[in-house]
Amino acid sequence: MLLVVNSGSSSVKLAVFAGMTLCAQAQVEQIGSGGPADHAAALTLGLQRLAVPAAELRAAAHRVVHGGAGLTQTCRITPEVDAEIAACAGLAPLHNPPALAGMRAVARLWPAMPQYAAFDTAFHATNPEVATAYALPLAERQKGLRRYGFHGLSYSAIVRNVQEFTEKPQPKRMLSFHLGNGASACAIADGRSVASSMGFSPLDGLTMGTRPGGLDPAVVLDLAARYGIDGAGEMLNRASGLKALGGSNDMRALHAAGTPEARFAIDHFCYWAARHGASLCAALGGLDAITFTGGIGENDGIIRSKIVNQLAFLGAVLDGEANARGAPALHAATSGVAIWTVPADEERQIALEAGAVMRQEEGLR
Ligand SMILES: Nc1ncnc2c1ncn2[C@@H]1O[C@H](COP(=O)(O)OP(=O)(O)O)[C@@H](O)[C@H]1O
Ligand SMILES: CC(=O)OP(=O)(O)O
Ligand SMILES: [Mg+2]
Repeated sequence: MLLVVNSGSSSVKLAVFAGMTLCAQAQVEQIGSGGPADHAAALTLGLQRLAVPAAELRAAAHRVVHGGAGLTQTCRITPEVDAEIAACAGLAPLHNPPALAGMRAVARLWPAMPQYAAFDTAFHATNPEVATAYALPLAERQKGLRRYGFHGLSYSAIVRNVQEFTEKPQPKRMLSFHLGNGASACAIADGRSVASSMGFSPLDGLTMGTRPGGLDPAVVLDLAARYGIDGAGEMLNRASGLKALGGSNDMRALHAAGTPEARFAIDHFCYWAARHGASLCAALGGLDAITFTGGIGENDGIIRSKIVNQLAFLGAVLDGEANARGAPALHAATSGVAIWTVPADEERQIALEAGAVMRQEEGLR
């Protein structure tokens, strides 16, 4: 059996697969905001909840958000791979350190167990250079300063599932929103990523739980001048976004609070999701389908309707009743664009990719 560990910025999601059959899963949420204090505590709690006999586990596979330019394909975790993931920790401080902590916890519990890493960036390898290049001097571009895009395991799973789920062919021009504590949107043409709202790190793009999304770089320079690089990094990763605007990074808490600040935070989140979404439609040359996934995307009809209403000029019309109910198909009969909620399936995607590497290794032996 394979243990899958998905360390999100506010959650740890665990799953155990035998082949592709899901045997057990556990989710620990609200890390640092009401739930466990940190990812290590969340992992311990999650493993207790899983209650799978250790003797049955054969391998572990982890979601790694940032592997930089060097690590893009799912692979066995060697000391070199571990070091490269650690070297990218500064670019994904909410994700890479928890992922490394997860790997080390597994190594302590089961020292002989092979471990694998699957990367959030891999799915975006198909983006054209015009979409990934920053207009910076060549020497800087050659150092790996470029857009990578993230949430790729989730988007890969959307592409894998969308035909089965919708019982329709793969949409030609699909705008996918992954709305969780981290939030992004991706332009997917014929099942391949062509552009993402996230860039060099998972800070760019949409307003997020604790990250501001897109900023004029002069704001970063100003913050760094006043608070130092570390202080600015801390503010941008952990003290911005919905938390800064509305007092909480938890969308449910913002709805419940109902204060003017909380309502403004929600408006900001939806406005910028729609603005970035519309920009991605320019990369797609139009729009045939919208998908929503992630903790907010799957569960929050109010957020979905605010975003879709702002995209009405593209022909997207929600069926209000289906949206309120959380049905998979959300489009009204009059909509020119299909609209779906698709459950995030990152853990199965990781299991599939790690399983393929394990079979390759067995073939080589
Ligand atoms: N039923 C719900 N309604 C609205 N928001 C929800 C609901 N369930 C979860 N969320 C929100 O989803 C977000 C966490 O999403 P998730 O995808 O689990 O996060 P992560 O980025 O850590 O993987 C939080 O803002 C949480 O409030
Ligand atoms: C890339 C990212 O922001 O991931 P998450 O939403 O799980 O925090
Ligand atoms: Mg997540």
